[in-house]
Order: sequence, then C-alpha cells, then structure tokens
Amino acid sequence: METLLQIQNISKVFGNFQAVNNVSFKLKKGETFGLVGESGSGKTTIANMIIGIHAPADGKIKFQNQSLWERGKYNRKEHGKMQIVFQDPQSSLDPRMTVRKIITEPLFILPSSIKKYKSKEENLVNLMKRVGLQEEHLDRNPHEFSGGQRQRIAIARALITDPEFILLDEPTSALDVSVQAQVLNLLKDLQQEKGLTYLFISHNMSVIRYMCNRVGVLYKGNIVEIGTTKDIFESPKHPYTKKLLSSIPGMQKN
Ligand SMILES: Nc1ncnc2c1ncn2[C@@H]1O[C@H](COP(=O)(O)OP(=O)(O)OP(=O)(O)O)[C@@H](O)[C@H]1O
Repeated sequence: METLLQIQNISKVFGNFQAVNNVSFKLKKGETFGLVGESGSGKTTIANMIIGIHAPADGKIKFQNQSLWERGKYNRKEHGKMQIVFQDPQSSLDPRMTVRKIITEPLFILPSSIKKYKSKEENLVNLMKRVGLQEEHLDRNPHEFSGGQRQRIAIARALITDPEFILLDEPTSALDVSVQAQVLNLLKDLQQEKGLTYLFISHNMSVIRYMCNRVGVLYKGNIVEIGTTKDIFESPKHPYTKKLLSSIPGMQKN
C-alpha cells in the first residue's frame, strides 16, 4: 500500500532535554496508526513537528513524498491535505467566532475558487449534518455546545478542505465515555467514506485498540515497539508495552 506520511529518524531537544529521540514510522494510505505512551513521552512534540509548530532537530518528515521541513522552514503548500483535531475543544475553538467562521477558517489557505465553492451554504449544511450537527448551529458560538458537539465542530473544520490525512491528538480524552464512543464511531465512518488516513495519538490503550490498524509505543521519546494492533495487544515484546497493557482493566497480564 502507498505510504502517505513518512517519519524518518526525527529528534527534538528542548534545552538539554531530549523530548523525541530518533523516531521513525510510516503511515499507509487509509490506515489508522496509533501513537501510544504515557504523559510526557513525546506524543504531542511529534505531532507538533508534523503540523509545523516545531522544527525537528534531526531527521525528515515526508508527506506524499515531499519533505515538510527544509532547512528549518515548514512547507505549507499541501497543508489543506493535512488537518488536525486537538484534545480539548474548549480551548481549540475560538469562543468569539461563530461555528460558521470556525469551520470555514481552514479554507483561507486554499485558492479562492475552491474557498468560494466549499463555503456555499448547501455544502456547509451537508457537512454539519454529516458530523451530527444542525444548520441552525452555524450561527452560534462554541460555548453554546456540549463537549461532544464541540468536538464534532472541530471534526467539521478538519473536513472542510477535503484532507487526505487527519492528525487526531487525544480527540476524545476530554469527553465522557458514552460521548467518546459516538465520536470514535463518527471518525471511523468518515474514514471509510472518505478514505482518510489517521495518526491517532492517545494514552488510552482501549481506545487505541478500538481505532488503530498499527501501533507505535513511545517511551521517553523513543519508539520501543511497532506492530499491528493484534501483535501489540496479543504478543507484546517490550516490557513497557506489557506494562501499559497490564494497566487496562480486565486485560490479562503478560
Ligand atoms: N516547548 C517545550 N519546552 C520545553 N519542554 C517541552 C516543550 N514541549 C514539551 N516539552 C517536554 O517534552 C516532553 C514531551 O512532551 P509532550 O507534550 O510531547 O508529551 P506527551 O506524550 O504528548 O504528553 P501529554 O500526553 O501529557 O501531552 C515533556 O517532558 C515536556 O515537558
């Protein structure tokens, strides 16, 4: 299968702290790759290097075979094809903006003809319905919504540019368990419909198992194990992976 995103030996140092150390993995088109590890293991730092917030100290990140970083500068040319959904919809959605503005904001990086077409009322209404919201929600502000609805708004915003790839950074960790399942199922259905590729970042092994085809286990900035979800959960090799698994309620200890 075609490789969409390739992470090659990336590292990141803050002061003299090595947050990410020589990390490599690949995302194949249409799959969900999970990145799991406890708080502080470097998950968000890797996400930030992919989306252009931090330059890697070393290594390469290639999207559709194009380098995203060249000599410390981020290449935003293909940025509409990559989107992100963050953990906390409370702080990632601007409270002063209407839902309409929030959702259409990513279009500004696209050519005006596409922007004009995509922001047509009919398209917006269809997109709202697809993520489980309603037309009348378009002119409200984020604080008028529940956590689950806010995350649906963030998903609509991610979908507006017709991306190939969505980086999901703990997308349901701030939600109640029942709402969490609904949002995860929505993400799964959207992936099927649109052939999306996901990088799914989480510290929650159960969610990773439910969502991912393959998993990379991150420990203190290092990938200690990569495998199919089945291999990671049924025959983990690294002691740290075993430790993560033993912390899941109801999981057999290895
Ligand atoms: N801008 C920064 N300056 C200094 N240290 C940082 C910075 N960003 C992250 N770190 C450190 O790098 C390490 C990795 O952080 P990171 O946020 O990537 O971890 P994480 O696995 O995403 O954790 P969490 O799940 O808590 O978000 C942490 O020890 C953190 O304190």
